Amino acid sequence: MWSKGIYFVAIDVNKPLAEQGPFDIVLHKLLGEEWRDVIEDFRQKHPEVIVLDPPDAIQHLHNRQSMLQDVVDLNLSDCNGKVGIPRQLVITKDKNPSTIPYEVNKAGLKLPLVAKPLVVDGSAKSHELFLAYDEFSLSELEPPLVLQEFVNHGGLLFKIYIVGDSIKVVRRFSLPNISKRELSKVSGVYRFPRVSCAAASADDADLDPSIAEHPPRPLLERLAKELRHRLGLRLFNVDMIREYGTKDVFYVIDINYFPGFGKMPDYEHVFTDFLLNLKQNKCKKKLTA
Ligand SMILES: Nc1ncnc2c1ncn2[C@@H]1O[C@H](COP(=O)(O)OP(=O)(O)OP(=O)(O)O)[C@@H](O)[C@H]1O
Ligand SMILES: [Mg+2]
Repeated sequence: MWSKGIYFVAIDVNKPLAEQGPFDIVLHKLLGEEWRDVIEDFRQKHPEVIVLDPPDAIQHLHNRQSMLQDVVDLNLSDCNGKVGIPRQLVITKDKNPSTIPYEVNKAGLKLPLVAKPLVVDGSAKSHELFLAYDEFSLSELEPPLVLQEFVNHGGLLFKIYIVGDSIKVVRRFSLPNISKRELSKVSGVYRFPRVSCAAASADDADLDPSIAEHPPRPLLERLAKELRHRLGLRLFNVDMIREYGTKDVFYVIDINYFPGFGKMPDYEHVFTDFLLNLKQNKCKKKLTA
């Protein structure tokens, strides 16, 4: 789509990049390995074009271990809350699944656990998640995996959308709490549906305020600023949960590159402002050069 003043285009991955354009800004979601080289090559040949987010930085989010590392390294003191990640263990591809119960015990992980494929490549399989009520059943699963402690969060998730400097929070329904009683009675691993694809938004629901209250703004601002900087990305979202029974203990469980922004309120304006700003800053730089 071309319009006067904004030269923005989403590239068509089925066509060679050289046949598309001219571009001022390139937005890409990096589908498949070869696109990484295509974009890098294009960037070097056309330094005047803004590539919104660098392929290497996007790639960093395709692995559930590396995606959360930057959150572990954060120190968000004095921001009205704490943000961490659930305790987790990576089971590499070379591990025999029968050793998983031993590994889980050795690491001291508490049940129940969420088992997630290590690599997120956009395929349905990479979003096949399991809930494990006992460690022995985990040997039914196929590594490479990330095993994450399940954190009770009152069935509500905060999706924090970041578009440049803008931050928007949307509440979504999530998995319900798992009680000690349920844990003692149930065993096995269970596949659970992709909660993020469920249509219902929790924003209009009549929810317990202690669960539904948004994370404090200063915390979100610091988190977004730090992650933008550390990840080197401008367009992503962070899935965050509040530990049930606390006011200000939060966990980041997932970071997605260029998520479905259609679910973000006011996305048309946010995106237009973001792109116009980029374009204006570029023009200013040209004038002062
Ligand atoms: N450690 C956890 N504790 C509690 N619930 C969790 C945990 N990890 C994941 N979940 C639940 O599982 C859902 C999916 O998890 P996650 O976002 O990591 O997977 P995904 O395949 O990347 O999903 P998406 O398509 O939403 O990006 C979360 O929205 C949340 O409801
Ligand atoms: Mg994800």
